[in-house]
Amino acid sequence: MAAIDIDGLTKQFGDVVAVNDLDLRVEEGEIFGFLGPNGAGKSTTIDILLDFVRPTAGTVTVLGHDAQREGEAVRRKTGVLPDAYHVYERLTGRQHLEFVLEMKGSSEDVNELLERVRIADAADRKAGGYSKGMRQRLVLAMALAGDPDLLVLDEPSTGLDPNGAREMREIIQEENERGTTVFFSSHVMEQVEAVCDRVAIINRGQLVAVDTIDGLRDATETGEVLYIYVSKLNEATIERVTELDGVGSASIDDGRIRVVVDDASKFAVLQAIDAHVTSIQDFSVVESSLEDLFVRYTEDEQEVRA
Ligand SMILES: Nc1ncnc2c1ncn2[C@@H]1O[C@H](COP(=O)(O)OP(=O)(O)OP(=O)(O)O)[C@@H](O)[C@H]1O
Repeated sequence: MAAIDIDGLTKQFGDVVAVNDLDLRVEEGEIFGFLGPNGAGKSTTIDILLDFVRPTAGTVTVLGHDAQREGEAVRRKTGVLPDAYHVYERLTGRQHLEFVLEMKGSSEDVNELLERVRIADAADRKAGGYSKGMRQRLVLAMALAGDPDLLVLDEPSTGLDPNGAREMREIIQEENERGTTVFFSSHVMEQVEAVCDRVAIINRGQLVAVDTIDGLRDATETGEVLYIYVSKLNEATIERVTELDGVGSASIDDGRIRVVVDDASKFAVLQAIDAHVTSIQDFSVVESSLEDLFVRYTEDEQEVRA
């Protein structure tokens, strides 16, 4: 059974097509990243999953339940970390969780939940005095209360410093190891890259890519980029490098040659340059980041539409 099965989903707000014939399947046990630029349709899709918004067309099944007809069942099995969640300043962390557990009718141990998100030490302090990271963890604990099968996280690392973001990532991974499927939207590419099994990229309501990060890299030919310092750097050098086997493209970049390696061994390319073009003084290899891939998948469409 898929954790999430989205089939032909369309949502129109007046003239605006927020989601346009979207098909997407998230398997149980995955950590799935849902990416797209502002206004791409991510929040609308998430709202439809949770039956906060009704679709114009199409169906969505979450954990085997029809999201529209059985929204109640979906919400019972799903923990949600919404965007810009507010905590109650005057209640302690512990009180927040006790309240949520009571609402969910769960007999889970509050202390264990506090430990899982690493705020046990601050449990009896008022949340008004919590730092941003602590608030975020408290909200995550509230999403985890009742042991959901699916966690839906909208931008989970908003406002966190690098350490906080790393801890959030570790907590997400731990929850996933406990068997929870994680569906999360983010603009923070590093976060997604570090934690997700697969990602979908949407743009203007449409799916533009869905794959593992390695798969996306392969598909976009932006696999690896070499930066090479050579003894003789000029246009003629670049022309000769471009003609070598396995070179996708070459250009001058900040006093170096930037070479995109196209389906070939980077060592073979380096050797060929050193032997046949100009001697190499130094080099570095950079794997294209998800950020590059994201831009690549979403910029073309925008140009066409502009
Ligand atoms: N209630 C609404 N009424 C009218 N238009 C809406 C409504 N909700 C969303 N939209 C429009 O639908 C499109 C998709 O918005 P959505 O919030 O789903 O994007 P998003 O990918 O979550 O963006 P962001 O990353 O900025 O949160 C946008 O053009 C938005 O203006």
